[in-house]
Amino acid sequence: MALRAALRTKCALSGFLSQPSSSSRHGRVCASTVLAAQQRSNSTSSKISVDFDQSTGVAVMHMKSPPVNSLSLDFLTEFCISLEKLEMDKSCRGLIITSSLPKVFSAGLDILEMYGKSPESCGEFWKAVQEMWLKLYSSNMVTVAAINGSSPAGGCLMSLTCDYRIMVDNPRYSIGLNETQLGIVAPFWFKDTMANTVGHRITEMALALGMLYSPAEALKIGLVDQIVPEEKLMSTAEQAMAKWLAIPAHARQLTKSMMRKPTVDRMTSKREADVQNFVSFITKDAIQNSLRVYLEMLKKRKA
Ligand SMILES: CC/C=C\C/C=C\C/C=C\C=C\CC(=O)SCCNC(=O)CCNC(=O)[C@H](O)C(C)(C)COP(=O)(O)OP(=O)(O)OC[C@H]1O[C@@H](n2cnc3c(N)ncnc32)[C@H](O)[C@@H]1OP(=O)(O)O
Repeated sequence: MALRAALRTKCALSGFLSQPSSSSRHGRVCASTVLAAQQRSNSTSSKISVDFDQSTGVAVMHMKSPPVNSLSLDFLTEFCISLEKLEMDKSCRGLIITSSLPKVFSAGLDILEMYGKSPESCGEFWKAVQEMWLKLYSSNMVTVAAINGSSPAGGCLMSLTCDYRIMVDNPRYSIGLNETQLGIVAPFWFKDTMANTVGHRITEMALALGMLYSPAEALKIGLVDQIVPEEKLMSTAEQAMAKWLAIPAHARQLTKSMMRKPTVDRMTSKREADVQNFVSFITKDAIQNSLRVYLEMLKKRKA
């Protein structure tokens, strides 16, 4: 409810996909300049910026929340607002999600939202995580993840909700659902999303061991669809997008729905119980202790 209220308030306050500026008011301008301005629009919030090209119907969402694009409540709220607005804009047919930060796509859920927080805060946070997943996994747009850095846990989940994943081929980057390494358990809908992509057995091993894969390994198991050099990432994403957009929209959308609906329905039917499970699990002393140790490990590794 809080997320929905925040979405309503923010939507009312902010003009999204800001109208192209009317340069013609200032005198004579080149027609192509006007056209270009009319065809592109930009929206920026503190953690997300969106470039929308009306000539292609494709938006690029840049995650820009230093240091690691962790999915905090604020980040998720902004993310969902941006997504909802794009979804409502009939001229937007495709979305590419990428990071503006070097080396990191997204570090996954913000651990500080789960550590030392009240049950109420944890519950609100979890609803926002559910909302992000639901919106992305059932989006009518073609969604492409352009993964230009590490993408553990919730970052991997975000990528998995997209229709197509392209990752920069840098062995320093990794991707996977590594929750067990933090002493926590990936919820059933994280597991379902991964199993729908790479199959049951690979998911079982990956989740149990908290596996993080290099781009080459991720390609091998089908966790990502393509790996490319950094400089080719966006052009490859645009090419993939064009291929998906060339399919008649209704046929593509119905097929996506047919493939994903059972997973979406399972989650939505258990949504409330899932929040309760998360809150009671994450607030346990033993789990809080595991998160503390993991946070300390992250800090030590840095030192
Ligand atoms: C029975 C079941 C019932 C219900 C279900 C219950 C539970 C399920 C619960 C939760 C599911 C959670 C999924 C998640 O997403 S958990 C998050 C997992 N994420 C990670 O493990 C990533 C950790 N981070 C890293 O590995 C690295 O930071 C990196 C590879 C992403 C980037 O490396 P860098 O070297 O570039 O950066 P660092 O120096 O490591 O980090 C900079 C800075 O950022 C802090 N930080 C990193 N990640 C996070 C994060 N996820 N949340 C919050 N903060 C993070 C890090 O500590 C550094 O902070 P300081 O600058 O030292 O302050």
